[in-house]
Amino acid sequence: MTAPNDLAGFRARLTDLPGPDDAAIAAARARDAQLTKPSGALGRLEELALWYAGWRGDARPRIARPQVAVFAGNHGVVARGVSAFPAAVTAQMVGNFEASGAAVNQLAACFGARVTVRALDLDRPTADFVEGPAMSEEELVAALVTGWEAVDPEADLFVAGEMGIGNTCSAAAIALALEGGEAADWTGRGTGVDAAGLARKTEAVAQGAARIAGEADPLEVLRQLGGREVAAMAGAILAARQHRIPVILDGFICSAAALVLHRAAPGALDHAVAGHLSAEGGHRRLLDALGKAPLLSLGLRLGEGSGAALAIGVLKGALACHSGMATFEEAGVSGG
Ligand SMILES: O=C(O)c1ccc[n+]([C@@H]2O[C@H](COP(=O)([O-])O)[C@@H](O)[C@H]2O)c1
Ligand SMILES: Cc1cc2nc[nH]c2cc1C
Repeated sequence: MTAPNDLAGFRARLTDLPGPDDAAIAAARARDAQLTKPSGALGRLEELALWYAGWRGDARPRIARPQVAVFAGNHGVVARGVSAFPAAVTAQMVGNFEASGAAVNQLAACFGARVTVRALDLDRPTADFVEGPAMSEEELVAALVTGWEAVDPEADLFVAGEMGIGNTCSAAAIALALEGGEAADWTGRGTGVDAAGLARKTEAVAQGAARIAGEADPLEVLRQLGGREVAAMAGAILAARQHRIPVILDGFICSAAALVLHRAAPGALDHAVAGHLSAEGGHRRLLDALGKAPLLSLGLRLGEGSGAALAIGVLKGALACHSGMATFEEAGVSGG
């Protein structure tokens, strides 16, 4: 399935979303009822197994080929002093991902996931979104396409991760523009800005959202306020849907990318679960807006796909039980 080559093409994909396989869900539910445990005793693991079975069209699935895709972008708004780190760190960390030295590489390796890395025009930061649109339409489409094409159609689980100094500022502005409230509701400390940095960041978020007040089109909000890596994650999550590949969402920035899809098309994230609750202020509110409860809550605020990569283990655990357990009959255990 090739990537759309213009914005109209992406909009069309958002109105034509494949659904899960209801027969596989019904068969998985019937299997779950026969497994050697009291009904419901595996809690959310049971729901996860049925959800995964539906998207894969297989009542007894396993995860064999998980992918963690890391997208990197740079942000013009960084010149306002909104991050604790310089923009150069984005490219340096891309080198670290490629050399398998980052946290996400270790976590992905724990669960047999392949890490892919896409750097998006790092030497050409987006324009400062306080002043004007962060991206042209061509730049937005290019980033969406990069994300779409990064998804391995043979993967059976997809994690969207990111790296981009300044991108919590962009993500907060997107959340404010799409959900409303106050800039301070969405603006957190990111990599660890001090109080003065947080004040500058909150002001940039407020001004960026105010500049496009009344804009109701989520893809236009993404173009105005987004980073390239944010757009790439949105394109990738949408591509995964077309391939019926289940997605685990990562932290605050990934969730802002997902919010764009959620606001553009109700149900666009039915193939996604929230991997974790980030320590970034605003993430809980963002997950509430998505209607998603996180699998993990460990105080992570790293990005890179790290929290979602860790959550692959939870999903693998759910499927190991669902697909591997004996039934009451097979085990000769008396049913309830
Ligand atoms: O995923 C999150 O929730 C998260 C929260 C805080 C920071 N980050 C990471 O930190 C960088 C953005 O922080 P900042 O302060 O530069 O906006 C970016 O590379 C993200 O991957 C990520
Ligand atoms: C070192 C470093 C690693 C990161 N990984 C994701 N965001 C990051 C930001 C910094 C600063």
